[in-house]
Amino acid sequence: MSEPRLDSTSKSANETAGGGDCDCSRFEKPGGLMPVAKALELLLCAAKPVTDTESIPLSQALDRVLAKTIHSPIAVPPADNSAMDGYALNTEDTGSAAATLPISQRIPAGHAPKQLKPGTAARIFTGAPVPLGANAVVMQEQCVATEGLVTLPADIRPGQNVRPAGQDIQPGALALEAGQRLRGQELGFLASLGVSQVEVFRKLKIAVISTGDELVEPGTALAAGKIYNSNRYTLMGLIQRLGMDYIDCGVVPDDRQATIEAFSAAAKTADVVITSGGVSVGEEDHVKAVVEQLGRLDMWKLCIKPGKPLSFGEINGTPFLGLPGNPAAVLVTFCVLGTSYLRKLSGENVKPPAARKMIADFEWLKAGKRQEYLRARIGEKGIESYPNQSSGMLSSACWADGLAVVPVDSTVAKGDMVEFYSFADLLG
Ligand SMILES: Nc1nc2c(c(=O)[nH]1)N[C@H]1C(S)=C(S)[C@@H](COP(=O)(O)OP(=O)(O)OC[C@H]3O[C@@H](n4cnc5c(N)ncnc54)[C@H](O)[C@@H]3O)O[C@H]1N2
Ligand code: MOO
Repeated sequence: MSEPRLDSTSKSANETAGGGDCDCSRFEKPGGLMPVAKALELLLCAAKPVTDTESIPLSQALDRVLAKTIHSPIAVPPADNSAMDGYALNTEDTGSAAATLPISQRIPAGHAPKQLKPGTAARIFTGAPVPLGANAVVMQEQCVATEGLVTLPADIRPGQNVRPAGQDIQPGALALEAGQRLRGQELGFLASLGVSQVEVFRKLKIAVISTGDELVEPGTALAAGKIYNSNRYTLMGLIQRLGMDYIDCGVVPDDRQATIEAFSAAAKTADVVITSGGVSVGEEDHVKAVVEQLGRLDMWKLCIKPGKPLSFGEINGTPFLGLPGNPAAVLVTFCVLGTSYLRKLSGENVKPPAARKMIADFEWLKAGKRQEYLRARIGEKGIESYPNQSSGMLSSACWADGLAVVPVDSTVAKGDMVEFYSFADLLG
């Protein structure tokens, strides 16, 4: 288990956060296979986060990245309020024995109470402000109320069932930091502070090009030698899942001039160009030659299975990520390497996903020369891996919840500990 893994990169990734200032000439051709952690480090180092911002309504801010840190303008909750439906009182009016007090007011949520008359209790409802003079609430199940009187139990604690003002956040306190991607809970939290408009980084535009003469679109007939283009849809889903704009640049046939035109046009409209296919060693593709002609290409032989022939570079100054064509290699390289890179570009504070160490409920008998990312899922007895790990298969990925890692030169026996990344963790 000595091979560097995704989680072992968190330090270097954080160190380079905010970067894009690395010397990218360090993308030298490695002698052997480049470890996944090294590739991730280089990608994060090369990522220049977007700087343009816009102000948008909170209601449209799901999955956007905050560009400005937000401090709370108010205390939340704004006033002490009741955690229960019941009776508010002052514990000085009760004691260690049960006590009966007159009910002097009724306080529904959303209404301002009057100060509590000494020696009385107030009928109160969950979320309603606790009146001045009261310091505890007793839930109604523990009380007996009849004809304007309530009998309260013994030993009521001061503060009982009272949610104090500012319990969630105090005025002026840090609410959310710039670089935070806004999920449902962040939207709700900002709404609770009264924030209706947020400053966010502009959305990243990601151009996707599929390459290959064999590709046809779903909905058309499948002629001999052809296959349906699945990578286009995998990438569409993954990119949109990251809250980025997907720009569909279609399919480029195996033709040099068409490739030049498609790549140049995509680079003009997008922040990043992602292609699938055409990065291995065959002569039938033009991806490598065209990227080299229009910009710069770093072919990496990664120590990853599936996904060895990943490439990175730029087309007329726009970053380029060339994913291998095999459908499972697209999924794995995008999840393991692409997401962190794109999320950093989008202005997000990137924390590389941490692996969960879990018990293997599968065996892997053949040690490999590349770190394997198995399509796997959490079963009742531990991590299960899909029986067929062909990089041409996507049914396995639909069965799976995530990826289990088998390091180089390693086998796995049932009961061993393995690292598991859920797709949800990988996509952030
Ligand atoms: N002689 C060698 N051959 C291969 C090597 C190698 O080292 N030496 N590496 C293998 C590995 S590993 C991979 S991964 C693939 C990567 O190949 P390419 O990136 O050049 O991809 P293609 O050849 O264009 O396609 C591979 C495979 O995927 C299918 N494909 C491509 N695009 C799509 C799409 N949009 N939707 C669905 N399926 C797609 C394509 O038909 C091929 O079957 O190279 C190995 N070969
Ligand atoms: O790296 Mo490839 O995706 O193994 O087939």
